[in-house]
Amino acid sequence: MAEVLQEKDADEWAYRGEGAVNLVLAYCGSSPRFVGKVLRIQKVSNKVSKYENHHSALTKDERLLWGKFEGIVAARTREIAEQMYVQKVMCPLLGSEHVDAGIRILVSREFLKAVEHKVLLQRPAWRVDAAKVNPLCDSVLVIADHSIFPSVRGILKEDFCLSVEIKPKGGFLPTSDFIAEENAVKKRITRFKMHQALKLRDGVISQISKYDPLDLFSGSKDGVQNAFKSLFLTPQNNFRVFLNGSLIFGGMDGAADCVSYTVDQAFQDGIKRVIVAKDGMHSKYFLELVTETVIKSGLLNLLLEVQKLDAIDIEGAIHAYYDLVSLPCVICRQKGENKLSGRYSPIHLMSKHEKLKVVRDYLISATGKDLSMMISFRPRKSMDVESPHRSVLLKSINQTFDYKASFIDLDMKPLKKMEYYYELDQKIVSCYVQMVKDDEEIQNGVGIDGSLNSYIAKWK
Ligand SMILES: O=P(O)(O)O[C@@H]1[C@@H](OP(=O)(O)O)[C@H](OP(=O)(O)O)[C@H](O)[C@H](OP(=O)(O)O)[C@H]1OP(=O)(O)O
Ligand SMILES: Nc1ncnc2c1ncn2[C@@H]1O[C@H](COP(=O)(O)OP(=O)(O)OP(=O)(O)O)[C@@H](O)[C@H]1O
Ligand SMILES: [Zn+2]
Repeated sequence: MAEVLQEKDADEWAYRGEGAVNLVLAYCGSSPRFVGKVLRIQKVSNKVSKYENHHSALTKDERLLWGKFEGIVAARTREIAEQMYVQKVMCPLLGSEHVDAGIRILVSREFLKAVEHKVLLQRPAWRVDAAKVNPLCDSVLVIADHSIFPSVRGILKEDFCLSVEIKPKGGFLPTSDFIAEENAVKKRITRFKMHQALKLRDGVISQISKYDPLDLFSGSKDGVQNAFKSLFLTPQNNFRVFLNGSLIFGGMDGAADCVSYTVDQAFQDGIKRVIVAKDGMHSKYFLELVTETVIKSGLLNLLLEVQKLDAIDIEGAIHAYYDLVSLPCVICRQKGENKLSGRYSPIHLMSKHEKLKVVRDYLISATGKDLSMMISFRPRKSMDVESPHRSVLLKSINQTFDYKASFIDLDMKPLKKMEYYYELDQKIVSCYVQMVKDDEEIQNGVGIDGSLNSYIAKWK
């Protein structure tokens, strides 16, 4: 009989973090079943959104879309379908050694209420306003805590583990012929960078990120190192560092606008627990360690392949979507294109099987563009002791570290979100294009906000 977490069990779970859809709690008790694990609990929006159907079952069209993967469609609830999606779709693509699909455990309503109450004050106010624990969930996910190294002894005082969490976002420029001429800028400027302009305009962020996903995915040491330098300067929700699961760098609130950093004492103290450097240049070695490990782990190569499943861009995939859900193609209508002979006819004339593949691949890629990676390090105590973990030698200080590299947040994106993806894509590009225009006017003596101006000047 499966164990059901009860009200009293809430004491053993502590707030770790959250995103838009899930609340994550870390285990702080002593039950061997949960030591080294986190709980991922689904939230439900306080506002009703037409794109948010996380808690309803798969739609008829989604069942068609994911039908070829055993188990997803047969799942009783969307939660189980999502877990199967991680197991059957994402694991084979990203490597089962890098993914823990987790196991589901039953929870009582009282447990959910008690944990929600317990973590309320630690949650960012805007996240509390946006969503609450879904009181109707009867099960939650138990997943490996990727910010620590599991040990049968629990975490001992002398064990230190540093981990970095990176949300890389999309790491390639699209080349699709279906991208409209007026949107050609998409082929030169990453969506991440253009999206920054929209976020700045809408007040979601107050400063443009210096991070460029193309650096991180470049595969070159200089590129990757540059990416991390930029992430240190403007981490936003793309970069965090933990020591034994406690945040020591970056924003815990998951807010996009996490910018004001002087690398403080907690971070300096934290890296000194793990990196031994007589010259005191621990930050420099930490940067080297993270750079080398990211390259050595090969995680970004795997991820890039997944992201590239988006081969024809949303400007192409949206046409396949409308046919699959048996709706008139809004885009062809808006553009005055004939579905069967116009610019998008190669997509409308595809077989159903091909259209399913286009949309499925687009959504898998969307998961790949939104997931995060966690890479954890601990000093290797003795090379004689066999370790199940991979290791990295930092030559500059002659120190060896065990590391493990994992992907988190591999959620299935709802099919209905295709329409939103198209709308957001167009909004991002048109905002960016407008800002370039405004910038040109500034050059001619008509002014807009200076920070936007310098941003545009930088990326044009
Ligand atoms: O569209 P994007 O690129 O803004 O990505 C969304 C993320 O925003 P950000 O990374 O801050 O730009 C957004 O992250 P935040 O809530 O801003 O931390 C979510 O990850 C969202 O996915 P979902 O709705 O939770 O499934 C993400 O939506 P998807 O596009 O991945 O569906
Ligand atoms: N397995 C894990 N090990 C350690 N920390 C984790 C784990 N899973 C999640 N976290 C922490 O909890 C935070 C929120 O988790 P997650 O990204 O899964 O939430 P989400 O709501 O699905 O996010 P999003 O807004 O991107 O959809 C992460 O940013 C990370 O710091
Ligand atoms: Zn069309």
